[in-house]
Amino acid sequence: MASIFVFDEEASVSFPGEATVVEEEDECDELDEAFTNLKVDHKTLIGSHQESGPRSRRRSSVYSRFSVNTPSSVPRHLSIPADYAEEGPTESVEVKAHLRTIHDFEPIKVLGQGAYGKVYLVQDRHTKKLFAQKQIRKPAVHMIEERGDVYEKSVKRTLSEKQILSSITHHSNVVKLFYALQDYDKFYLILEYLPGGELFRHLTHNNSLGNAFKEDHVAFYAAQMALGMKHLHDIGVVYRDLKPENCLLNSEGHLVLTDFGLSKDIGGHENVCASIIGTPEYMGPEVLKGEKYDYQADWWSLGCVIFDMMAGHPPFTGNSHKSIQSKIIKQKLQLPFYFSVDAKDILSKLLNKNPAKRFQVDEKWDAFKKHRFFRKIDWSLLEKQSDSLQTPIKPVITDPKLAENFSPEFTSLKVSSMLPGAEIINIPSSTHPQPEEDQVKFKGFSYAASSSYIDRFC
Ligand SMILES: Nc1ncnc2c1ncn2[C@@H]1O[C@H](COP(=O)(O)OP(=O)(O)OP(=O)(O)O)[C@@H](O)[C@H]1O
Repeated sequence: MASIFVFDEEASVSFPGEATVVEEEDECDELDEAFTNLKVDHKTLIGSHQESGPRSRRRSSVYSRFSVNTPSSVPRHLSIPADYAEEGPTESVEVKAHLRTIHDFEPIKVLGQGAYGKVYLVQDRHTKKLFAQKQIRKPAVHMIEERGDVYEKSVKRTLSEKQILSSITHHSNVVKLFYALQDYDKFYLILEYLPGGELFRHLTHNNSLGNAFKEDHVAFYAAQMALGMKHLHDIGVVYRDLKPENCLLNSEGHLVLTDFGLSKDIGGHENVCASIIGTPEYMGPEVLKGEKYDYQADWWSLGCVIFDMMAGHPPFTGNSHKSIQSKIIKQKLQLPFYFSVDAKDILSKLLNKNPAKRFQVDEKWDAFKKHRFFRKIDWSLLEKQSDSLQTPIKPVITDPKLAENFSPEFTSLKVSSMLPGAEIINIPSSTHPQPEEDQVKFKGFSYAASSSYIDRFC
């Protein structure tokens, strides 16, 4: 029997019978406690998967546990002690010159709402640079007691996202993390601002093909997704949440992967993930079955997103997670007659239910790039994001501060009204001691990229 409970505007559902919580037997990581509740947008439970009509944004789902590992290397960023104090002073002059607290970022607009908090457009008061600031409320002690599962998840997801992002070497198709800050009751990830908005929004708006893109355009975005994911895989990270909602466009219209809350650093190990985690429509059969899996699950998701961009809906849809899950595991893939031969070929290879027989994109990267589906892609120009490259959508940006490519549902919100008690939450934790438990739990969170990195990429 599925159990249902409500949290904010979202429903949380667990399907113990259908998607058993799986213990992760990770050789590299220390394990955390299991999380068993599947958290989904309530709209996805009631008919957002129909093939026509408006689509609603799909939330990521978590059946199982997170691991919060320290990545083996931190190549491009300087790790900053929590609130610049907890792990001892940093001597670097460069670091001190650009240390920031949350006071240094002026909120401009609300850009969106994630499962665990809002995302704001903010401006550095000193440099006037724009950033996206993802806020996640910390659990108060009484909340941990009352709603421990939900709040623990948000914390672990945030810590994981910060650790993964801070370990990723620069890649144009992966969002950049510039700062990770915390105060008395929130975490803040200060990210590269992507003013082109969600690919999902462009897929569902102003599109003469309904909810679909032209095949050439699909190949362009698929190639950029693949470049981003190949980079992640090369450094040992499984992304685990590829979907149009997590693909944002920069000012030039190049695609950037965001939202690393479900990603996992598995190093060079194979088949070590076991958490049933992701967004149902894009999750591989091996993930849903509770089998051990690895990078191959991401290439299944790419197949789903390619299908989605071409058809206007993912390959396996249904009115409940149970029905989607069952179709992904059992139903034969049906490719619409109007897909080209090349699209059908690459999709049948990516959407092979057997991960061992699926297109081994990481191993056969050259063959993947040479597939006829990508025949119009100049991969070297794409990798360089050369100015001579025309992007399918050039986002309209009259003023980046207007956030025109984001939903008015969020951008029309008054920022001041979104920050109740700002004067309290902005007190740095060093001057406003947190409960002892929190201090231990969140030690080492605060972080800043090097100023040269920020200057170069922001
Ligand atoms: N770097 C960014 N630049 C611009 N907008 C962003 C950025 N990151 C996030 N957003 C906006 O905020 C929204 C929510 O962010 P995000 O998906 O990271 O939250 P989440 O809690 O992880 O979401 P989910 O519930 O899908 O897991 C995005 O859909 C997007 O509209």
